[in-house]
Amino acid sequence: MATQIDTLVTARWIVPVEPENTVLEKSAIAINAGRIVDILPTDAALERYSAGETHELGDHVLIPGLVNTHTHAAMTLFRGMADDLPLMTWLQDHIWPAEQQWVAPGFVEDGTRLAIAEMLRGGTTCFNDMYFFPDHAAEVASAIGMRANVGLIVIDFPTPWAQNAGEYIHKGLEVNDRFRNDPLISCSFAPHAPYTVSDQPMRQLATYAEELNLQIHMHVHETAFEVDQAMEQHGQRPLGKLSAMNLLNERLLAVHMTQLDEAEMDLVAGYGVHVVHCPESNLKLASGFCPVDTLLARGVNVALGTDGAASNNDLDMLGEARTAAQIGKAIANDPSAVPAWQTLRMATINGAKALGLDADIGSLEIGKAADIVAVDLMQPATQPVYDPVSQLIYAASRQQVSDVWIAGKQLLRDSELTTIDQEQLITLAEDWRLKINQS
Ligand SMILES: CSC[C@H]1O[C@@H](n2cnc3c(O)ncnc32)[C@H](O)[C@@H]1O
Ligand SMILES: [Zn+2]
Repeated sequence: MATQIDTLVTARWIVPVEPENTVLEKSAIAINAGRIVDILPTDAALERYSAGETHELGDHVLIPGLVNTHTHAAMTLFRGMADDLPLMTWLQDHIWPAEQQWVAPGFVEDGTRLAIAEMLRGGTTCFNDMYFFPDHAAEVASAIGMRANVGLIVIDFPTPWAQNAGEYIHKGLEVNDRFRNDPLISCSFAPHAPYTVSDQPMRQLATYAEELNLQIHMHVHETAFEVDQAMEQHGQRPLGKLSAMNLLNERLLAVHMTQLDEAEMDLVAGYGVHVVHCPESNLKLASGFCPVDTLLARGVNVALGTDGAASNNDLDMLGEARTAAQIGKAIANDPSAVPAWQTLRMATINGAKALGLDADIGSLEIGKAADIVAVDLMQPATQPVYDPVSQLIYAASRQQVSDVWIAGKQLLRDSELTTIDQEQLITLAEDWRLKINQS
């Protein structure tokens, strides 16, 4: 007798990411109670299971949901507002003043909803966020059915979210408590950067992170200016300072990391620091180049992030992956560097590992959450298919993402969002543009 399950998804190819370098042909994923219960040839699946819903995705490839490991989701509402500037001018003269004026619960809710709509349409099923009002971002994500890790932010200056380090930390701890039992939401500490967070709160976060088993998500060595300024002010590079405060360990997600000498790469590898590579933001702000190939060769876990939509200017993880692969080769002066398979790992399982979520997400394996993305390869841009991973990384665009499931729930069905009213969302975004433009 057939076993009853919730959903069966069949496809021409499945790239489970784990085990490595595996492509399953004409196979199916059986889903029950939000989890993957089987992965097997389609013929066998149709005999063995009786599914509430069956999705036959002919010429599609199924991959694990993409993990965007560094975002500022609500900054979608600032997309295109201040382009073609270096980081510190962009932040100090444009973004921080705009945030002081506009950031509030409603702004974060609408901006995060817009970001989630964009991310889901592009195959992202989990994002690691660092922004104000993380409780509102978490609420929106949870209501939509999106998986998120929200940053419990800390920054030295007062903002609409908190006035001082004590208040940032206190409010962050409250957010962590409040979402403790939400299966889609996790939290990390998110001190903005070594140049904006003083030593005392930084040390406090290191202690709390150990106590509460939380990751620490921070911009580190984003630009040469950051490193030069730290040398001038403290006679030490930021990574040295973080090391002295015992912050270099497997809890740290160091974002950007474009300025690394040999000793620092050894340090990062030795302590198991996770590096989050944001190639498009680094390119657009001319921040520098992260030596991904060298880091990978030393065994560093390198994940991928888009950064915010005001510096990228999109939240497109397939695009980011292509850029990462291409720029990785250029920096290494080696076309075999950062190959397609490795890049897909950076966009999936490596992000999950960095967030400590790899028992649940990042690959298509029995027992893991059913966070699944279908990409339609039956398009001129991705034909013929010698290797579906090559097509995904070097040729496919996010418009080819057709279906997305998170914890077994379908959030994108045949390119339509199921839990977001897209038309209403676009009207809202335009309302924000008008308001912000008029000020
Ligand atoms: C404390 S909330 C996050 C804070 O970070 C700002 N931000 C956005 N992108 C970057 C970046 O690439 N480097 C440094 N800071 C960035 C964002 O505007 C918020 O103020
Ligand atoms: Zn950032």
